Amino acid sequence: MAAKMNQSIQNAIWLLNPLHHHPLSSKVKPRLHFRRQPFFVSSTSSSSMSSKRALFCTCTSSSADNNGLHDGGPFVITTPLYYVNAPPHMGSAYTTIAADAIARFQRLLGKKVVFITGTDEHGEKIATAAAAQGSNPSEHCNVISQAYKTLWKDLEIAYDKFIRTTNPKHEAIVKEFYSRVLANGDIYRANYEGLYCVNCEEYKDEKELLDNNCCPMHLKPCVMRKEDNYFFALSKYQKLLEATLTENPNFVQPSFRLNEVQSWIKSGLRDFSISRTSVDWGIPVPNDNRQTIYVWFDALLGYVSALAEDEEQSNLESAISSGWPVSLHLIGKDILRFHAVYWPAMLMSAGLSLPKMVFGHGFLTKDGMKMGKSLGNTLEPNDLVRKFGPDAVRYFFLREVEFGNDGDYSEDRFINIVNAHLANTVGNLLNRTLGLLKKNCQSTLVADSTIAAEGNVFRDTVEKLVEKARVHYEGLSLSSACEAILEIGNAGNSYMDERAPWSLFKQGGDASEAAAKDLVIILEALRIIAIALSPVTPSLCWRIYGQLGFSKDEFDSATWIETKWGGLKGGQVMAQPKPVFARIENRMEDEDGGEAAKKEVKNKDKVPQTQGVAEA
Ligand SMILES: Nc1ncnc2c1ncn2[C@@H]1O[C@H](COP(=O)(O)OP(=O)(O)OP(=O)(O)O)[C@@H](O)[C@H]1O
Repeated sequence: MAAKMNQSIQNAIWLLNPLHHHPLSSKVKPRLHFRRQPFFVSSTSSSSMSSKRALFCTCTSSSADNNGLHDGGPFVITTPLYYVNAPPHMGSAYTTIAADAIARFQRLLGKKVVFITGTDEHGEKIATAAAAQGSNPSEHCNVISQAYKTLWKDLEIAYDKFIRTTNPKHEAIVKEFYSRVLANGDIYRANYEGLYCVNCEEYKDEKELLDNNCCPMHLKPCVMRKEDNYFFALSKYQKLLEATLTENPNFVQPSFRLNEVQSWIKSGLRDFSISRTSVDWGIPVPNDNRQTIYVWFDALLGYVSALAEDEEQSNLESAISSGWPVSLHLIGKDILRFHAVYWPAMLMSAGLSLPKMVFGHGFLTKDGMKMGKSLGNTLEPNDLVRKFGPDAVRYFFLREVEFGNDGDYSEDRFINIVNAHLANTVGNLLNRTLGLLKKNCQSTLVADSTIAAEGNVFRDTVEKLVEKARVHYEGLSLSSACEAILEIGNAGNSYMDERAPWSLFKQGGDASEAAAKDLVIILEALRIIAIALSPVTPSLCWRIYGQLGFSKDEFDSATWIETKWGGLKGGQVMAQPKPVFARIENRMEDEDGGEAAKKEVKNKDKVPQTQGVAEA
């Protein structure tokens, strides 16, 4: 306890003056596997920096907030800034879809949200990729960056900021940040020789490589490189990082990834080189134009420069005051080390607050290998969107892959899931109910949905499930959130089947009145689904909401409060029933004498009739 208190005091001293070396870090000797060279610092002095203090953000959690993400400020969420060595693939889309769903959910909660995405455009791989296309790096970046923007539009990604690391405001901020770290005594110059993976843009430890010094991620041999570079004194931050993670275990999520990060740190942090002599396509090192800043040291700062409002005169301080720190860095597990180790240490060195959480999700895989641009084993998101539409693509990956774990894609599974859940459970229920309402009630609700009073079993079920979905969204369990919402649809279908309103209508009198009320109750459940599922399938949910007689403005301005039971009013006129989600047909044709089944997928604009509709 006393030791902890002592450490807190030491932390506090350091926090008040981040330029003062942290007492813990000073006890840790950097590993000297480099030959240091005399090095002359730039003109930024410690005293001029001391006014630029920053509060070290501890990632505490409260009882109302079990994952530490919510503290009353804006909710700032980022995707990785994707590397423009090649166009986006389904892996890149996966992170962005998840981030979009989380951002939309936070907006539903009434939060001010800043959703940041963008492209990482410097480095050796980009220059090589451009040359391979017969292009220059700048043109190449424009083309690929635009491909990302186009895909995000097609996938209905509602980002707030798109940062390109070739943007001049970014360059200014990177240089300023570099100078801060330099002034803090955390940059030195040394020779380094080691095995380098160009695809990871990272020096590797021999022990983490496969035979023939192959990178385990990219399956390509690393090359021996010797460079005279500037280094960041990561090792100085070892103890401080350890303490940060111990005190703020929510910082790295899911929790099993925290162990991974803690064991990297425990195994000993090495200083890493933050400049390259061999790469022209990058931001020049301040005061040394012969070197460019290492692409990761540059790219991570994109999360800060994205916040800078002023394109012309941006500086670190103004960017920071526009929303830093980030609430959630959403990334794939491949870049966890950069975000959960390098980045916090860099921020500590510059005296800036840490992000509140880094969530490293799993991989979409193909034959067990990470789908990636460098391996070229990617799934084309444009094809999927063209064939199946954005709602189906968004829903499938968020529902099917448990967020945090790896997941494999199969077209059959894709078709089965979206047909069963979106076309049948939700779409068909709406269509059946509206069909009955049209035939028997002139498409008009006979009562408010509060006719199902508190304590009504069906209403209770819906209320419990929607609350469950909220808790899952908050905890970033996106698949479980979808599952809970779909359960509402299942409950609605069971209610419909048990009550069989089509036959009650035939009886007339009280039975007919009861059937009309049943329809109101089922439609209320569908209204709640339309709000609750909107972070995942925004267009589909709007189509549902629209058919329930609401305007687009009402849909766009709806908040999570609208998931409370009681939103439908007697006399409200529903739209004509029209299928809201086209069923995908997967026709197995045996065209060659039974030797191989040929699959043809057609997206037909029809929903099969079920008993309820047929009876209606
Ligand atoms: N297979 C995948 N599954 C899930 N997310 C992925 C996948 N591939 C890329 N991503 C997302 O993109 C990020 C990496 O972006 P990057 O632009 O480096 O793409 P990449 O395809 O992994 O590149 P490369 O194959 O060259 O390493 C990951 O951290 C993750 O957010």
